[in-house]
Amino acid sequence: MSDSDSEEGPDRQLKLVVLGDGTCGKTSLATRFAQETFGKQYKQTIGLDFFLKRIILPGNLNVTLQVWDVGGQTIGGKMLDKYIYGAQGILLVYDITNCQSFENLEDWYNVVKKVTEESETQPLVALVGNKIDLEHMRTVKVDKHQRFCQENNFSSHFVSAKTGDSVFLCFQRIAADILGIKLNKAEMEQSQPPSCQ
Ligand SMILES: Nc1nc2c(ncn2[C@@H]2O[C@H](COP(=O)(O)OP(=O)(O)OP(=O)(O)O)[C@@H](O)[C@H]2O)c(=O)[nH]1
Repeated sequence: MSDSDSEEGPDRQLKLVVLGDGTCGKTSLATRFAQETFGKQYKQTIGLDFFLKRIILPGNLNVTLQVWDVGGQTIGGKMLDKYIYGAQGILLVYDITNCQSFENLEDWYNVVKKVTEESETQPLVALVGNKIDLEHMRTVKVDKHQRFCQENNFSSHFVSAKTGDSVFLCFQRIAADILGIKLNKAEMEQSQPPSCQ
């Protein structure tokens, strides 16, 4: 074993759970991040989908992100608590052109709070406004988004799963925040550029 091998610790694994209403773009976000693809055709997620992606954070830290893509219809169902359990990060996703998907995040967040209230460590929660390629159709004001973040101490993200805009950065920032790693400007700018389709 070389010196550099022995210095390298094992990969860190983080469980990230993606929640939000049906059609807000959770599967698209996960596939854009993990597979760098986007499908225009809507295919409802039944229950749960699961993606893995390894990223490297500053300090040569290898992190494997387990992305749990939870179907929008699972709210109120028996399995949702189990999916959320043990998450280090929660992505609350809404569609910026769909007010209802934003309003309903309150319900999703209530489930998260209920599941995690007795945990020793609380997950990091990120508010993710998706479909920013449809800015001209935005119905959820940025102010509202920011207020929701401030009131609950969420990190704030705007992305487009369609163009890839800020998707890698979103996951990278969440992973870095969970692990207490500060990203500098250059590292954030190095994030993969959007590949327009
Ligand atoms: N314009 C645009 N469309 C998007 C974007 N993200 C997703 N979509 C479209 O929105 C629809 C729903 O996307 P999904 O990713 O399947 O939504 P979901 O949240 O996983 O839905 P459920 O499986 O029902 O929970 C699809 O037709 C996608 O192509 C985006 O960033 N921009």
